Amino acid sequence: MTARVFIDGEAGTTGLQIRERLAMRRDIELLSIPEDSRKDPAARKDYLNKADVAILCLPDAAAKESVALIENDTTRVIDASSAHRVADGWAYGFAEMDADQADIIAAAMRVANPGCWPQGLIAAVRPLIAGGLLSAEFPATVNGISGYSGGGKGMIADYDAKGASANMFAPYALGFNHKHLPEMTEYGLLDNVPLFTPAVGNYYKGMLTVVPLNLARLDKVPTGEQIHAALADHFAAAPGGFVDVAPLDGLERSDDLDPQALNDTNRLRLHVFANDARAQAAIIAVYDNLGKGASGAAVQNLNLMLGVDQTTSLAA
Ligand SMILES: NC(=O)C1=CN([C@@H]2O[C@H](COP(=O)(O)OP(=O)(O)OC[C@H]3O[C@@H](n4cnc5c(N)ncnc54)[C@H](OP(=O)(O)O)[C@@H]3O)[C@@H](O)[C@H]2O)C=CC1
Ligand SMILES: CC(=O)N[C@@H](CCC(=O)OP(=O)(O)O)C(=O)O
Repeated sequence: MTARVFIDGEAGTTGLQIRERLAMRRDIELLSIPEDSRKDPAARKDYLNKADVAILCLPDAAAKESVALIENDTTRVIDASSAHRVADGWAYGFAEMDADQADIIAAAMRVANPGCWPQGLIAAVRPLIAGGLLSAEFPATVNGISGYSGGGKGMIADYDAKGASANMFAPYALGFNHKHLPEMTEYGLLDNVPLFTPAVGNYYKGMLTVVPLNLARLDKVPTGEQIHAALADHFAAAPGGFVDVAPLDGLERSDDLDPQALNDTNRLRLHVFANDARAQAAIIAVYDNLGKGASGAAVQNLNLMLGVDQTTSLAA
């Protein structure tokens, strides 16, 4: 049986990528709204209500509107926006977050796709806090770099217009109020909002999220090996997942720490670096903001909801 899938916002950056990923699927019938009515609520309502799964690739306000337009109890929703990520009744769509998260997503009517930055932070600290290596009071910080496609059509147009004259590395969210902070705090298992200083680079896609760990004030300081083992064990327990942990290699630097290294995949790779004598470490996540950071994760969640084998249906 084919599943009818409607991408609300299919002309946008995330929507287009999901459409490309689903175009060749024989188990999916893509319901495509005519270009001239793609922002017409009445037409969207019709498509939303006849879909088995609606994938929302819209700004937050429009995503909330789409959910309100659904009048049946059969259309399941994957929302790529940040509108429902900490909302009641929504499953958080980071399948590798816990051993049972994929099952929770598979059974859900409403799934909130995670933000790109939060996935790196959550992957780094949640297993350490859940495993008792860090406490929930740990003052987490997170920084990193993303390609400009993370900012959607508007930012892409802006960077395209500026070309080589655009800033190579542009820190932002310096009011410390980024929209990802609530999901980082909640799913990172943190008592306090992390200090988050992202940056956007003058390249299209791919990201690197850095979580520095200043451990010296802890009563019991975990070693690099313990941190690495906790992460490796955690993600080995999420079967069929797309997160892996690179070997702990003690290098000063690594060519693998390239924000574009996993572009066009749905993978997220964690690297652990540590100096035990200094009680300092860093966990660095590499992934594609348009892959695991958005469209890849949405297709992964769709597959879970449809009971489709990930290995045959998603580029790893
Ligand atoms: N880019 C990324 O890396 C990621 C993005 N996201 C999230 O996914 C969502 C989409 O982002 P992204 O694809 O980047 O954004 P884009 O700006 O590239 O695309 C958004 C699309 O939604 C359309 N749209 C806006 N308002 C309405 C409306 N009322 N009804 C129907 N369509 C509408 C826009 O139309 P028009 O073409 O006319 O502008 C556009 O095509 C956002 O919530 C974003 O936060 C999530 C993870 C990563
Ligand atoms: C470079 C850049 O601007 N990135 C976006 C995040 C993109 C993303 O993953 O997140 P959402 O789903 O929450 O939009 C930002 O920081 O707002």
